[in-house]
Order: sequence, then structure tokens, then C-alpha cells
Amino acid sequence: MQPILTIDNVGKTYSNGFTALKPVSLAIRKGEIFALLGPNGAGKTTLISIICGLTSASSGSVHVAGHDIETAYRQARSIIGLVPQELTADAFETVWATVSFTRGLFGKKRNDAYVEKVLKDLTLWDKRDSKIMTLSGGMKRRVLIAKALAHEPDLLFLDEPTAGVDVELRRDMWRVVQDLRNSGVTIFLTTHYIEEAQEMADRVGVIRKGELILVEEKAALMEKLGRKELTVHLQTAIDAVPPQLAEFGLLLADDGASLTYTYKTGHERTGITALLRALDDAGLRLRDLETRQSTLEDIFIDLVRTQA
Ligand SMILES: Nc1ncnc2c1ncn2[C@@H]1O[C@H](COP(=O)(O)OP(=O)(O)OP(=O)(O)O)[C@@H](O)[C@H]1O
Repeated sequence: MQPILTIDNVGKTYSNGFTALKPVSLAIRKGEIFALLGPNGAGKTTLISIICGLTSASSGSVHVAGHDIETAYRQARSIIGLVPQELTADAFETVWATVSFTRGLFGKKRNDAYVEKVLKDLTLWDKRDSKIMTLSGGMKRRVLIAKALAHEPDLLFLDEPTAGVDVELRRDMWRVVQDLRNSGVTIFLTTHYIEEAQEMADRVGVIRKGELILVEEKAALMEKLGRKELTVHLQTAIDAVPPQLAEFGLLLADDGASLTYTYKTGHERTGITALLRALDDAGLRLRDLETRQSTLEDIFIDLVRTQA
């Protein structure tokens, strides 16, 4: 299937000589939720700004549904909705006015039924006549989403949609995003919350210091997540793993005093009972046991560290 967004070797060096983005290539599939995960300053906003045509790239090209963001800006931009990080909505306008006005800016014909649907979907309908300044932070964020959806885009960018909001509001926002995807909108979001990527994304990209260091299906990451390690501390150190324990794929610590067994948590049989029996049969006496679950955070930290 033709991707809805194609990013081809897009790099950015700002006028002060700072390279915020090393050449990035990425294709976004229609209908997916893609989460770009990275620490503050990694280049997430820079990449989104280039894709949406707000900043020009120093190299490479961006195509949205086949339209080049530079040479066919209007066509490309009409397919994109952008929810910015900052709350920049017009304080004195009503919710209804600001959303319908934004639709007009894109040259779209007035369509009250569509605006009504967007406001209802975002549970803003009761607030349609309220001035933006009177709304709570969570409601203001919903207004930003409604504005971004006003011209019926197929591809929605959310730049740090839940930065600085409380846990309840974050979960609420996650539901909103899932509903949008279910209505057929492709979602590209940036976040520095690992949990957010884990909760929502179909695919995750990790960006660090302007470099896209990983793009993977979330399911594959979860597969890694689903691993656990059992470390067995021995009463007496050994020089090598006894051959009869080979099938367990044990890792012997450098000091010979512990063995680590890796298993999948999702499986009914972990193999732990068999391992303990085999250790006993091999004459190894245990001092202590320890288990540890790997998390997306570990994977993320490992990645960032190994690439340092
Ligand atoms: N106009 C600019 N001129 C020079 N450097 C810039 C400019 N805009 C951003 N940068 C730098 O580029 C780097 C990437 O910034 P960017 O805003 O893309 O990061 P980010 O991943 O979105 O982080 P955050 O989550 O904090 O917004 C940062 O080091 C930033 O200081």
C-alpha cells in the first residue's frame, strides 16, 4: 500500500550551524498510530515542523499522499492536521467560532454538521459557546485537536499531546486519539513518555540527538518486554556451565557465582521448575534467587546508551 507520508533523507541544520536532524527516512502507513519517542531536544518538533511545511529542510524531501510539501504545499498541507505543543488558541473566541474559522482558513466550505461532529466526538459540544479562556487545560487541548481536525485532514500530528498533564487527563487523551484512529485518521505523535508510546502506538520510532535510531512494531517491542530474567546465586562459584544444563541457555557471571536464565512471561511454561530440578541434579546449591522484568524503559535506555 502507498504510504500516506514519505520522509526521504530529511536533515536540518539551523542557521547558527546546529544540526538538529541527521538525514531521516521513514514511511507512515495509512491508518497507523506512529509514536516518535525521544528525550527533550532530540529533534521531534523540528521533524514535525518540516513535515508540516513550517520549517524548511536542509536536505531531503517530504511527500504527503504523493504531494511534495515544498513544491505542492497547499495540496500536501490540506491533508495534514497539526496539534501544536503550545496552547495558542484565541482566548476570547468561543469554541465554535475558533473551530469554524480555522476550517475557513483552509478554504473549506462552511459545514456546520462536520464541525458539530468534531465537537461532539471531542466532548466539546456543551462548551461550544464558551470562550476558550474559561476552559480547563484539558478542554483547551481538545480545542486544539478540534482546530486541527477542522479541515478534515487524513493525517494528524500531535506534538507532545500530554506533556505536563495529569495521569487522568493523559488517559483521557489516549482514548481521544484511539477514537480518532478508529474513525480513519492516521496519527503521528511525538512523546517523551515511554508509557504513552507503549499504550498507544502501532509502531514506535526512537530519536536521539537528531538521529532516528530505531523504528519497530510495538508488538515486537512488547515481545522484548515480555522477557524476564531469573538469576540464581550459587553457594560455590563454578568455572563453566555444566553440559547437562546446556538446553537452558544459561549465562554465567564473570565471577562464576551466578547463572542467569531468560524466559518469556507470556508462556504458560516458563521452564523454571525444570531448571531448578536440573540445577539440583547437577549438584549446584543455591544461595538466593532473583527475578527481573525488562521494560521498554530498559530497551530505551540501552539504546540511548549504546548509541552514545
Ligand atoms: N531555530 C533554531 N535555531 C537553532 N537551534 C534550534 C532551533 N530550533 C530548535 N533548535 C535546537 O534543535 C534541537 C532540537 O529541538 P526540537 O525542538 O526539535 O526538540 P524536541 O525533540 O522537539 O524537544 P522538545 O520535546 O523539548 O520540544 C534542540 O537542541 C534545539 O535547541
